[in-house]
Formats: sequence, structure tokens, C-alpha cells
Amino acid sequence: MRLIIRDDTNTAADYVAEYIIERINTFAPTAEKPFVLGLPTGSSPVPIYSALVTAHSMGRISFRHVVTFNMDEYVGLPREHPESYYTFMHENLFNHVDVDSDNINILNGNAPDLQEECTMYEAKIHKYGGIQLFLGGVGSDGHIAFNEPGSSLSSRTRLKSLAYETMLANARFFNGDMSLVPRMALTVGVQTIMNAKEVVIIATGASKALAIQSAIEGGVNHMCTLSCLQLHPCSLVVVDQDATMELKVKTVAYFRGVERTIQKSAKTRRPLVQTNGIHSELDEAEPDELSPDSMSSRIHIPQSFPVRSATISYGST
Ligand SMILES: N[C@@H]1[C@@H](O)[C@H](O)[C@@H](COP(=O)(O)O)O[C@@H]1O
Repeated sequence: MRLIIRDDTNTAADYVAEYIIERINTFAPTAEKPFVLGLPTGSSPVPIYSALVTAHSMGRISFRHVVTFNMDEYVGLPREHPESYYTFMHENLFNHVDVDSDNINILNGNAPDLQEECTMYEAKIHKYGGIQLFLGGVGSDGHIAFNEPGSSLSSRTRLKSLAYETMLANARFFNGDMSLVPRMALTVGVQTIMNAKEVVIIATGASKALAIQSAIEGGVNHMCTLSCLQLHPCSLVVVDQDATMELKVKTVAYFRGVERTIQKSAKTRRPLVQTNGIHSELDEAEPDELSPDSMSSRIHIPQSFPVRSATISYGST
């Protein structure tokens, strides 16, 4: 797991947006070989979507050959409801980019057979060869998608009843009226997310600080499903300063050090090699800069990519 720390919400969101743009452009998707992108809802990804929309309007990114799978959807809320995740995604992203509506996949929380809906969703992800990059947020209790505390770490797409804390947090979208907040949702499982080739998480604000501490410094635990990413071969958590408040100084210093190493070693590189589908290369960093923890410094950063300190990282730990 890699941790990237930025000063505030916007710089953290910009980092993630640039990361996604770079991934899609490097992948060079076509109709035959689309880029499969997992997407979240919530307030945290809003500035990311806004940055992607801006980048699209500038011609820096196209979603023409991107297939999307959303993480979750409320059960029983009409699709046209202003707070459905269907509406959220269209208002914040899909209506403003060139994504093909046939390539948008969102769980139907009003399907006649909810179990069948979940089974078909998993099958469709599988049909596309799996998710290339799953973007996610995190709940204040450390849940990822709607995998509430206690969720099986081997879970797949299914029906979940929501935790009280989640309903409380979501009441802000329903005029603060708890009675209007849906109690059930369809959600991808922890294992569905773990099967993505790469997972990128955005967590901003002090309300996420305990979840981040638990996921990064604690052990893998079903009470904080984000912690499953410790077992993922390629995961990246992007936070702002506020979300680091509960981390040890040593933890923050460690991850900042890893990023510095990557920045230094990205300056001088040798030709690309292809390893397990991930573009990588040997770098020419000083020997004492290379440790097992800096293996991620060997990952390719394309020359064409606008290299800012924020954009030259890739988790492969
Ligand atoms: N199902 C969503 C999650 O996918 C999201 O990560 C979380 C946090 O949302 P926010 O970013 O608004 O804090 O909210 C909901 O529970």
C-alpha cells in the first residue's frame, strides 16, 4: 500500500484525477480493449470528477472506450431520485464526458431479483476481464463501498443492510431526516474490489482520520474493510493533511520518504520492461535509495505525462 499526502482536499483530488488520466491514456483503450474503471459516489470524489470533466473539456482525456462499474446503489430509491447514485454519477461525471451510455454499469437497486442483479454484475465485470482501476472513497468507520464493519473480506456483490453510522452520515443528503435514508444497498464486495488490478482511494477531512489510521497502522480487520488493501498488490491511498491526524508522525514521515525516493529515482530511468501487465522499468537511483519499500520507484512514468511531484507514484507493494 502506498500513501500520498497532499495539503488539502483539492490538491489530493487533483492528484487522483491526474493519476486516472495518466492510467487511461497510457492504456490507450479501444473498442476491442476498453479501460474498465470502478467508480464511487460520496462527497470525496466530487472534486475528482470535476477535474476529470475539466481535463476532458481540454481534450486531455476521453472516456469513449472506458467501461465503468459503480461500487454501489441504494435499494428502493427510484433511479431518478436526486440522491440515487445513478443521478449522482450522471450529474457529476457522465453527462459531461464522452462516455458511451452502453458502457455505464450501475447496480439496479429496484431490480425484481436483487440477488440475480448482483450475480449478473459480477459476471459482467468478469466478462470484461476484471476492473483495471477501482477508485473508492471510505466511510468514517473505514468501510469501502458499502462493505460495513463486519463484512466478509471475501465478499462479492450482494445486498447489504447499512450500519447506523453510515445512515447517520448519509442523512445530510436527505435533509437530515433519518427516516428518508435508505437502509439497504447493493454493493460490490471486498473481494470484488480486491480483484481489481489497481485500487486508488481518496480520503479527505478529519472525519476520515480514524479510518485511515486503522487501515494503515492497524491489522487487516473486517471491522475496517479498507484495511483489506494491505493485502492488495497495487493499492494507493490519497489523503489530505486532515485525514492524517491520527497517524503516527513516524508513519507520515515514512510514506513521505517513499514518495521522495520515487520522485528522485523517476528522474533517471532505463528502458521499459513489462512485468505482469504492469509497465515498469529499472531506475538508476543511488543504491542506498533502493530498499524493498522503494520497489514502487521502479514503475514507469511516461515522458508525456505532466510530471509534477504529485503524479509520479504508483503502488506495487
Ligand atoms: N457507499 C458510499 C461510499 O462509497 C463512500 O466512500 C462513503 C463516504 O462518502 P463521503 O466521501 O461523502 O464521505 O459514503 C458511502 O458510504
